[in-house]
Amino acid sequence: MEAANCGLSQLKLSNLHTHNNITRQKHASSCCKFTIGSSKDTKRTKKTLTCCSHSSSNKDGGVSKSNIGGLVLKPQAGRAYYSAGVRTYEENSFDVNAHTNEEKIGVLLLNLGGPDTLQDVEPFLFNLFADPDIIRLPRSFRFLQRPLAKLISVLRAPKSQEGYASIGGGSPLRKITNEQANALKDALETKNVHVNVYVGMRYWYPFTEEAVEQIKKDNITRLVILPLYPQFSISTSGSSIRLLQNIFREDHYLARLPVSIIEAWYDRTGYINSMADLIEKELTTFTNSEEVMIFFSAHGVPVTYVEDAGDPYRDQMEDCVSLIMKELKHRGIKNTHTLAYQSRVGPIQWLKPYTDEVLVELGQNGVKSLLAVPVSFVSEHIETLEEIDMEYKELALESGIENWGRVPALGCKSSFIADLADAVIEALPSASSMSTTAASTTKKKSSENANIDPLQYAAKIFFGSFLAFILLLSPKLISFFRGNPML
Ligand SMILES: C=CC1=C(C)c2cc3[nH]c(cc4nc(cc5[nH]c(cc1n2)c(C)c5CCC(=O)O)C(CCC(=O)O)=C4C)c(C)c3C=C
Ligand SMILES: [Fe+2]
Repeated sequence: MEAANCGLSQLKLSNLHTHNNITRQKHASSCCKFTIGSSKDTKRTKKTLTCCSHSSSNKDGGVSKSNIGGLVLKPQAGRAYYSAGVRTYEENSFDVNAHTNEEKIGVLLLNLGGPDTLQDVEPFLFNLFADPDIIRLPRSFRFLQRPLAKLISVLRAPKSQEGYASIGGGSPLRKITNEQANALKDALETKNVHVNVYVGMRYWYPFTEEAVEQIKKDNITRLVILPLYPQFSISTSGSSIRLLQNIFREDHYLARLPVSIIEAWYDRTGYINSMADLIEKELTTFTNSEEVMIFFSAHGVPVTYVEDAGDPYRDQMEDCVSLIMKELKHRGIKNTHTLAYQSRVGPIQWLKPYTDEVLVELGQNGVKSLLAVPVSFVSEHIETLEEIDMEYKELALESGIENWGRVPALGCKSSFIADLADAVIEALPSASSMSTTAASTTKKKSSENANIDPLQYAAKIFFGSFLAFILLLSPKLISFFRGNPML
């Protein structure tokens, strides 16, 4: 990573660059060259930057933007900021220590959201499954998205409700995310950066759309978008970023608002050290702490996300785990460790190995002490409180593991929040408007429509409607699916 000090601001800056040509690519490369505005003035300066990190050469010899699951991402250098734009873009020179009263900074925390009550479970699930980044149907079958979401949410709701009932009747996510927002605001205040912090949930209240409305009402002039997922996945940060991209494109004020998106932050030292602190502390609760296996359990994604759509999630997860282990080794902690993926839904292949299968194997192989570490999320939620603490613990004990422990989620741990505050400060200077996306996306949409064969389209509509009708109305099919343990 190449970084430069930005004049007065003494900030480490990351990359700023976008390119016109769009190609699908799976693997990241890492060369990057960029220049940062070093002037002390607050005028906008135009820059052309070159970068080949997270990008690939196209046939015209140009360098293209990352395209992950159809989401066009700005190439990265070190900590990446997502933004959409063109090869030459406008960069705001920004001095965090000298911003005036006219500059109103906003930080938008993105999260998944969770049902507040058991009645909320089914509509929450509907919102989740209606997201084309969660159930990825081929483009011509997208009209089935909502009927399918309805069907799956109705079928899954009873099992899901049971889970939420066992953790107190709803998700703790809203409360914890609000606490994190307040803590982040305070941490930024102590660093003399005054911001409004907003919470935007993808599938439940407060919805991202509501947060964006408030940002407009507050006349925010510079925005940092921070997904509360350390690793990037199409299904999480990607989905929220896509939603924002759509909202911003349609709105005159938002399209011109300078925005920085912190796409992933799993390799920040502050985050890695905070995770290592939690693990180190929890290990001391075991009598035989050196013999404890550290068991990282990450939320899974369907394997096609990674292998077909280029989701960097698995790579980032593996990288994250090895960075945490490296830090622990540095502290003299030499325990063995493993990584597995939990929470799969539906009868498709998810990232392997699966947490439940590994637990059974470890028990059978004589592992006696195990410390579970949830690694894909920074708040307690149903998958830590119910799935890990209840289901997996029971399975592990039945499989021969005798001593079980679990590391708490980071929540409002001060070193973690302080690191998020630093990430926000570092992101501020690279804010640039999303306005340049509008034209290219409209063009792309109209050229897609131009290629549609009307006959083929009619056949697909007919077949799709028939399928939806059968799925929705067949009671036998519904009862079959109700008996399916994966739903
Ligand atoms: C990094 C974290 C997460 C990834 C990746 C992810 C992908 C993903 N999830 C589902 C399906 C469900 N997720 C549900 C809840 C849920 N998922 C995450 C995190 C990730 N999901 C969180 C934080 C939560 C909220 C938990 C809460 O406390 O409310 C649910 C609902 C709960 C349940 O019924 O199990 C579903 C369903 C898919 C299909 C997917 C990737 C495609
Ligand atoms: Fe999930």
